[in-house]
Parts: sequence; structure tokens; C-alpha cells
Amino acid sequence: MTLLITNIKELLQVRETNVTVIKGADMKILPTLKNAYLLIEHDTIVEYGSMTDCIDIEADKIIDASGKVVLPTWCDSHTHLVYAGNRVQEFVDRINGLSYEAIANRGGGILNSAEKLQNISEDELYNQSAERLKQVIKLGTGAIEIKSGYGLTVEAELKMLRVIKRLKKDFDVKVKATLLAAHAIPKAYKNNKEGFIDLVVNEMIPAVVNENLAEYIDVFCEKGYFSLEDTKRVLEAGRQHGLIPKIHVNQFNAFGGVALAVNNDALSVDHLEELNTEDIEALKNTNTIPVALPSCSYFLSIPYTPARQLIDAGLPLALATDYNPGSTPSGNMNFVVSTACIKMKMTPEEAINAATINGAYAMGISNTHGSICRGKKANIIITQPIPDYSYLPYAFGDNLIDTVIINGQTV
Ligand SMILES: N=CN[C@@H](CCC(=O)O)C(=O)O
Ligand SMILES: [Zn+2]
Repeated sequence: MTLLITNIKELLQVRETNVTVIKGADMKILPTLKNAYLLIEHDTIVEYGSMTDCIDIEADKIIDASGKVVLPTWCDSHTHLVYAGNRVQEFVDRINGLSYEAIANRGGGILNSAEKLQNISEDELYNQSAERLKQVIKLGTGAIEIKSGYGLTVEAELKMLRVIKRLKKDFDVKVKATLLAAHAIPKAYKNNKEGFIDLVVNEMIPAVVNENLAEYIDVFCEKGYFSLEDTKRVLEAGRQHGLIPKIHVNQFNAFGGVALAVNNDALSVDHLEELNTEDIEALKNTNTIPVALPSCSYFLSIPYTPARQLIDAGLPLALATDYNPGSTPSGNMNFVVSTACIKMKMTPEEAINAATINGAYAMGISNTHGSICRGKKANIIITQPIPDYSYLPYAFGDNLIDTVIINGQTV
């Protein structure tokens, strides 16, 4: 089966060689080809080029993309898409003056989601999550990382991760699973945090690894949640079992979590709404990528990750949604890209690089996803007719996506 997309107004993120991450000043460069074609065979990009060289190419199916922009699908490297129900009441409570922290302190927040998740069947959790996944695919997401962390017991964490495994099997998008073992201290361990960490280290991690349910280990390193010492213990235990660290860090306070993550070879450090010069120094000359989550800043009215500081220091940056019921009830990467431009002063080129190839890097899949490159997966967005690719972030809130192709198949 071959699919030929013709008359593409502009083909974005075209890479002749397999670049896997884009850093610093290079993020301002988005290679494109105007008046282009793209040829897909089965699930793979096999060729692209100028329309003037397309004359002799035959294909089983042709899509005319006149006036339209074509780009790789979004790579959303940070989500909590598997959750039960919603937290709309907390949203209303925050409008009425309660803070995110105050809600958490009275037993809401993550613990609220954990209670809902513990009381729902695996099938129902799957159904709710599959609906969300379908929605974000329609919005152009072609690869996604999903975390556990609303279980907080061994059984409930396994339930979440088994649901992620089913999503992985049932959907063509690339799905990566993360064990966010230490997300909050459960009620039963309120006065015994050490006991909970013992449970994570001695039971949760081995059980998850035994069923091969996760590739990454994550911790919410934050005041009131898990300290540097706790984080180190969990990350090291995860590494000993072959899990690669990722981390929630510097969301509300900066106290050395970034350096700790880097020292543990974390693939990514996520959130970074609070950032100091030590954090930036710690990230230089490492393989760890910072990940910004602007929809979370928007929804909670907290600072935006200082993208300019990170990029101007020569670092790479990825953008992701943080899709979850408490701090970001949206999995829309188009909104993330717009918000990064509008609020974080990222150029459209930087934001698109951050949401495609760098997002793929933050999931360890940039050899196969995130750019238009021969041999990579045919995961493609075709936009509606638009004047220019900068129109994507400009027209924030509009859905400008016409067609999504995953592994060569139109969704
Ligand atoms: N910050 C920690 N975890 C999630 C939100 C958790 C929640 O409120 O449910 C986040 O990334 O924002
Ligand atoms: Zn998160």
C-alpha cells in the first residue's frame, strides 16, 4: 500500500539525516520544503521532494494537499491520560479562592484521583482512557507517554499500567509507559512516608518490572511530596530494575531536584516553572532534556517555564501537555504550541521543534518519530488550508487539523 501526498504548500520538519534532538539556537531553524510531495509505503516515509520531481511517481492512494501544510504528528512526552472521572469540583473551588496546595492539603488533588481510581474497574478505566486517547489522536498526537501515579497501592498502580498496556496494543500511536510510583503520599501512610517509599522500592517497582509494564520511573520531587532523599531512593531503585528516570521537578519550588535527576541520568526533567541558574548549569552538556508544560501553567495560573533562558543557554527544550484531571485537563498539543509562543516567547519554529522531534527525544523514540525523514514512521498531520505555518500557533483555539495519518493509515 502506497500513499502519495501531493501539492503540499509547505512540508515541515524535513530532515535529510536522522537528527534526534535540537538544541539552543538551532531550535530557531525549522527545515521546510515548499510545493512538495510525500510518499508513504505501508507505515513508513519512503520519499519526499519538490513537486517538480513527482511526475513519475505512482501510488495506490493520492491525497491532494493544495494550500495545506504537512508536518509530523505531535509527540506528547508527558501525560497522565489514564485517570478515573474528573476533578471539576476542585476547578470550581479554585475559582472561589482555594489554592491547588490547599485543596491537596485537605485530601483532594492527587489523593482524590487515587480514591476514584481505586474504586473503578479496569475495564471502565480503559474505556474512559481510550476515549481520551482517541480525542488527542484526532488533535494530531501520534506518540504519547502515559504515567501511572493515581493508584498509590501496588494493585491500583498495576491496574493503571495494565490499562496503558492495553492502549498500547489497541492503538497504532506509539505509547510509552512510566511508573510514577511516588506521586503523593497515600492517606494510609500519612504519618509514615518512609513506609510508603519502602512499599514503592520493595514491592511496586519489582511487581511492575516483573510484568514488564513500564520503561520509565518518575517521582514528584516537591515540597510536601517527595524530598531529594526520597527521590534519590526511588530513582536508584528504579534504575537497578532497568527503569530510566524521568522526573516532576521545580513545579512550585527549586531545591536541587534538577541536578539530582541529571546525576541519575534522567531522560527528562519536567515542569521547571521555577528555575535557577544552578539548574541551568546542571543541565548543560548532559543528555537530559527539559520539558515545559505550558497548559499546566495556564490552568493553575502559575509561572511559565522560562523557555528563553533554557534555549538561550544552548539547551534543548520539549513541549508536552501534562494531560491530567487536576492541573491540566487538556491533551491538546495545538494549544500547547500556541501557548508556548504566546506566553513563553518561543518562536513558531522553536515550538514546533519542541513539540515534534524534541518530544520524541523525551520519549526515547526520536530515531523513529518526530520528523519527516526517510525510514521514519509515517505519522503525519495535514492542516486545513492556511496562509503560513505560523498561523498554527497564531490562530490559538482553532482546530486547523484536516487529516491525521498514523503508521500510514488515515485516522
Ligand atoms: N505535579 C504533579 N502531578 C501532576 C498533577 C497531579 C494532579 O493534580 O492530579 C502534574 O504533573 O501536574
Ligand atoms: Zn505531570
